[in-house]
Amino acid sequence: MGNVATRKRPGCHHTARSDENEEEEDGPARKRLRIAENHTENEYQKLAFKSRLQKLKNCRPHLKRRTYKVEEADPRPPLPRFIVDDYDNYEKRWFYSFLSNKNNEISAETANRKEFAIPWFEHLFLPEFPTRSVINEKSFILERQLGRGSFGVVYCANAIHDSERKFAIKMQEKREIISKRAVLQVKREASIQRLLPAHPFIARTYSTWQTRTHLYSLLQYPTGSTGDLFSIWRQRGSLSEAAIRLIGAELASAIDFLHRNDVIYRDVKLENVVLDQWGHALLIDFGLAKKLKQGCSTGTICGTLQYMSPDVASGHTYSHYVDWWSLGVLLHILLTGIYPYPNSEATHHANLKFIDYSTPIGCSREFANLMDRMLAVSQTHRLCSFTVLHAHPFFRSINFSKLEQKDYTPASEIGNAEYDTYQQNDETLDDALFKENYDFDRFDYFNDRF
Ligand SMILES: Nc1ncnc2c1ncn2[C@@H]1O[C@H](COP(=O)(O)OP(=O)(O)OP(=O)(O)O)[C@@H](O)[C@H]1O
Repeated sequence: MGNVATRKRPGCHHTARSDENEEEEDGPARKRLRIAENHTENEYQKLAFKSRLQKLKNCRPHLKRRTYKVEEADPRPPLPRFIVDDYDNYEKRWFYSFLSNKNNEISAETANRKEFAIPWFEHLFLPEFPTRSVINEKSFILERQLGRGSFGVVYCANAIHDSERKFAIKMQEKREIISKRAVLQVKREASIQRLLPAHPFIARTYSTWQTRTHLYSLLQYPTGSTGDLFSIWRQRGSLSEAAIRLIGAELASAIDFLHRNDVIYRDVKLENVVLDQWGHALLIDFGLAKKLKQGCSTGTICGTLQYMSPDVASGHTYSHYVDWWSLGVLLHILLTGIYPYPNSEATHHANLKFIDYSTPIGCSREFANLMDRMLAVSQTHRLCSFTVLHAHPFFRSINFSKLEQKDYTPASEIGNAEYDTYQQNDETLDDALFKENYDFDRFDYFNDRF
């Protein structure tokens, strides 16, 4: 700093002042000469500066081009193009580049291909949500709201040409999905549900489509639905063991079916089970489901905190067996009205505690043993497969082939509870304490870890 401050530059104020001081000694003639000299020196400097600038421009032309690009840049993402061949690969890369603003790479690469333009907010959800669908929102009359999800609303609807047939229509807002970066999650949910073969206890997805602003899924509606299991449990309190046995067996059959089809569900909970008028269960909401081959494992921490198994919460890899843990929690709640572990206040997976479990009292020995096995923290003692569950004394009276033919009617057993909820009053369920779906790492969709 000191050096810079004391350096004299020709023509600068500092120099002029020193000239004034010298004036008295040297006289006016000398002063004029000095001014003329200074003038020439300034002119010379100006010329030198101009020529250096010109040189600089000549040898660094990219400087000029860069400025031009900034001025000309379009703030909107370029129009994506639908590529006829190599669709999946292109789509994934386009979506990734859209988020990381690397659009130019894709445009350049695809410049020579056969293509036609589709607005990006429609392209983003292809092919799972087609833009031109024979079945669309105009084919239905919305009757009433069934529930609300993270990105929209689920309605009960009648088909226009067949008012007897009822469906559930899930209407999700694209804007919400994009802002929460859940595009791949929604697409994955739709593709898993559409590809799954029919099962009596899994809600079918008949069709999906999109408009400019919304995504639609046409879902199976349970005949004469009495609502989801959580609302039923809240209205009626604990269920009888006989009802729990039937509902538990139906859900176990659905979960086993998913696993056999290489799908891990990861969100078994009361809110994701709806009942029809006969009390048959229907598993809905595949938002956290993932294609996972049997014997393979995954590592994303996701699910609903109170139903999360220690394997998921620990952050280690896990496999399909985590769904059996969540089913155990659900059955425990249905009978006792409390969580098996003291986690009702947990807000983060790291705070989940898997201590202080006590076997339910006031229930049959079979049910108590089933809970001990399904909710054992140690994996070696835990019931982790359908084969073991199927053979468990609690389910011994159930014929699973008959069950899948819907030969039993759980509705007749619902509401006949003999269990006294007040036997264990700590950790009693409070719906305000029910936590939203917990998805620790949505961004991992890109790495396909989810
Ligand atoms: N097929 C269906 N039949 C009857 N009711 C349904 C159906 N699907 C959803 N619902 C109702 O709508 C609610 C929300 O649906 P769902 O959980 O599928 O939405 P979502 O957007 O996936 O929500 P989430 O935030 O849980 O992921 C459910 O709790 C249920 O009450």
